[in-house]
Amino acid sequence: MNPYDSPYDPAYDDESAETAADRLVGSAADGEDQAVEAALRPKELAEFVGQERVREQLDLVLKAARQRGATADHVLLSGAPGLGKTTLSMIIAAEMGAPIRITSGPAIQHAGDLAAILSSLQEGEVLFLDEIHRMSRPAEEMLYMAMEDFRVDVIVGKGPGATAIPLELPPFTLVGATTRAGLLPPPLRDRFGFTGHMEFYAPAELERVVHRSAGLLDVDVDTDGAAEIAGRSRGTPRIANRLLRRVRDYAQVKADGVITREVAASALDVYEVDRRGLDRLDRAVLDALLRLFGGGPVGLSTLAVAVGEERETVEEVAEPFLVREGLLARTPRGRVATPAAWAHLGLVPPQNVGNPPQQGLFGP
Ligand SMILES: Nc1ncnc2c1ncn2[C@@H]1O[C@H](COP(=O)(O)OP(=O)(O)OP(=O)(O)O)[C@@H](O)[C@H]1O
Repeated sequence: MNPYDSPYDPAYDDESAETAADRLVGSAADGEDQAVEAALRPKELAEFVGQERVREQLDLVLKAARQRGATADHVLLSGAPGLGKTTLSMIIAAEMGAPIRITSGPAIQHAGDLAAILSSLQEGEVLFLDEIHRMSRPAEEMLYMAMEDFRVDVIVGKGPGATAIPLELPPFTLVGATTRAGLLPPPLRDRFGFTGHMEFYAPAELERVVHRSAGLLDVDVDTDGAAEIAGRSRGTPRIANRLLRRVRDYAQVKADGVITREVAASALDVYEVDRRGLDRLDRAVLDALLRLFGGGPVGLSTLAVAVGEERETVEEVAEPFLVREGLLARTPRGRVATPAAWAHLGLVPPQNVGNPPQQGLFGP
């Protein structure tokens, strides 16, 4: 076995570590997104598209808290970047008529950073903690007590003379967001009263997102045009909104401003986002795997050299989506293309020449 080959690990299915920052189909937010996202965010649960189950459950949690006149239970939202966790946390605050404070795990390196935030919260305030799995251990431990007892111990001094001063906190609602719920230590996970797992969106749901955003941006898009954008958006509203903006540019410059299926398809061809949402890098990886290595198995490092990219870029940026789409499999022997990959690139798989197909991957 090639020592560089790693067996498939579902924890890799996380695009939060994207390194190719300027990718049109990257699901992490870039600077331009952040500016436009504020305008496109749904403001109430009823406006939030899809995620029926999470929405229904959350609706109950919030209504019940409102009826009791209490602060809502702590909420954990898990799911890939760009699926609406930040949006949902803002909706929770709005539905509770409470202010919201937004921070993230990596921003809280010391317990003192967290103590400063917690001690300045107002009663009922929502604290949104993005990437909660990346908080430092001491801060995490402080959070346990704050979540359960609305109290923190602030340590004053150092060494043997250090003393813990208890500090009462007003009741607040913590909304934690993570791309990897499995990475949270159980004591932290258990302190959330409600956990919602956000799924990738179905094409029909993304069409609704595109229509809604087009309305807000005053862009003319017809049904087929929205479907074309939705189909290339990798199940992610953030990507759908980003593609919509690029297609709008194209429609304005090259067409009469109206986004039809033809206009959307031509625009996204220019931006090298294909009909399944793969971009240049994704296709380069598949192309090398199929044409140079007969569909694999091939080691990650070899594949990375073949496409002229870093190992990490192939593994963290291209592969998660290819795996999710069923185009590529990570096996202990290396990367293997599936029949769908051959079909997607319009190529014919070799007939058992060289590398025998992996059992279970190539059906009878
Ligand atoms: N269900 C939805 N309906 C309509 N628009 C949505 C929905 N979910 C997300 N969006 C839009 O997608 C964009 C990204 O959403 P958001 O920032 O909430 O994602 P996120 O999961 O918090 O991502 P990250 O983890 O990267 O911060 C926003 O502009 C938001 O308006």
